[in-house]
Amino acid sequence: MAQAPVPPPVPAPSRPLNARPTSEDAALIVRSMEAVAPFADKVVSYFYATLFLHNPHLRELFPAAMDHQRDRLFRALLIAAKHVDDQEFLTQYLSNLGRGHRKYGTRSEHYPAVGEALIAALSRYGDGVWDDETEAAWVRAYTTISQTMIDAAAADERVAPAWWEAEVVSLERRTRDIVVLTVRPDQPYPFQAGQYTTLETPWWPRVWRNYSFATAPRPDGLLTFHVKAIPAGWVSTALVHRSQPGDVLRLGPPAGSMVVDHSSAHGLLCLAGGTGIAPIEAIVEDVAAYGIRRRVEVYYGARCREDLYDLETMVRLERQHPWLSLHSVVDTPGEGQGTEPLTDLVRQHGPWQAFDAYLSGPPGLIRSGVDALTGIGIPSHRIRHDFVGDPVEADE
Ligand SMILES: NC(=O)C1=CN([C@@H]2O[C@H](COP(=O)(O)OP(=O)(O)OC[C@H]3O[C@@H](n4cnc5c(N)ncnc54)[C@H](O)[C@@H]3O)[C@@H](O)[C@H]2O)C=CC1
Repeated sequence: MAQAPVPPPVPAPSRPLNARPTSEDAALIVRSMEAVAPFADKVVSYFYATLFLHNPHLRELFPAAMDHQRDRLFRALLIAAKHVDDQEFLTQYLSNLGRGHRKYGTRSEHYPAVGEALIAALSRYGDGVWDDETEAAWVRAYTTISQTMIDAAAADERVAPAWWEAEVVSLERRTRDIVVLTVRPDQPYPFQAGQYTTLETPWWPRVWRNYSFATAPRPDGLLTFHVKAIPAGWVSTALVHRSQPGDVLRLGPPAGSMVVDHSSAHGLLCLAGGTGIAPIEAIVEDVAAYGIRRRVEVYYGARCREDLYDLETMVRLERQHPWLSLHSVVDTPGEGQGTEPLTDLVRQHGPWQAFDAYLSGPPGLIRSGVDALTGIGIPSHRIRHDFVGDPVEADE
């Protein structure tokens, strides 16, 4: 008599899919991300194609033209997944992301569809490394990611609107391409000096861009931004060349961690490139309002004299406050690539070991600034900046 076939061994129960991700999960996630990295464009296309094919109603949450925007959500998810065993980073990053997604009309029931499309795209291109354990690691990671975002959005809903409407009250043209824009929000807008918001114009629905508050919170509740029109920058070009007093913009919630650490007794070393001077001015006002006289050294760089468009404000602040020193520098003509006049100047001065650093400007300046400052003895936990590597709301 033929023997009954032996059933295959039952696999050891893997950890539940809704368990907290572990560092083994993080390792599997990083390995699969490395495997799909060479096909990044295809993975992103497949992700959105799958998402919209199965959930056409979600298309309207995204801008009409996806070219500029398309990999932001996807890359944000990858950043979160990569840090899935770093609870502190994850909670801060995802809470911010969850709150920020309220203005897009994102609801908790949208999250599973995004997770399915993400895993479909990764498994499609993760040939060779994708297996059941990897998939389980991604499911655990995405469950944590989405729940953190949903919880943050729900908590925020109890205390703040999804967005604020804000009427343009003045536009001051500083150069052909730079305006200082002041708006009046329709209800109180709480924020801290050094933070930024996201801003949507009536001309480009669902396209949001970051702008820092250029002053500390004011008694009149008005908010001021510095905007530079850049080629192919839809929002910035519309604000600089089209907007007028009376236009109504939308603002997302405040975000960003470049706020003054008032518990520190160190001086403040501030590096600002171009319109990156905006949050540094807010920080100077904040230090002045706080009342404790700490040294503040501001290094303000731009491509040319004209681009130091807010030098007068900074000079006025320097005259008012004996604890503030301003150093301005412009790029040397003909020495574009590879020169770092601002960071070079900072290196020549100092010593800086007794300073906390605040950096604001183009990503290249922040990267070279962080390198220079850690190189001259400021520990990285005392260096604050935003924007670099934030794919969801990155500036134009
Ligand atoms: N508008 C706002 O509220 C804020 C804007 N930003 C960012 O600041 C930037 C401002 O753009 P622009 O005014 O066009 O600045 P920009 O591109 O003209 O650069 C300003 C200066 O930064 C320095 N710099 C630039 N790249 C550098 C590098 N790789 N290494 C060392 N130094 C470098 C140079 O001194 C340069 O002159 C944008 O990237 C914007 O996203 C940052 C914070 C707030």
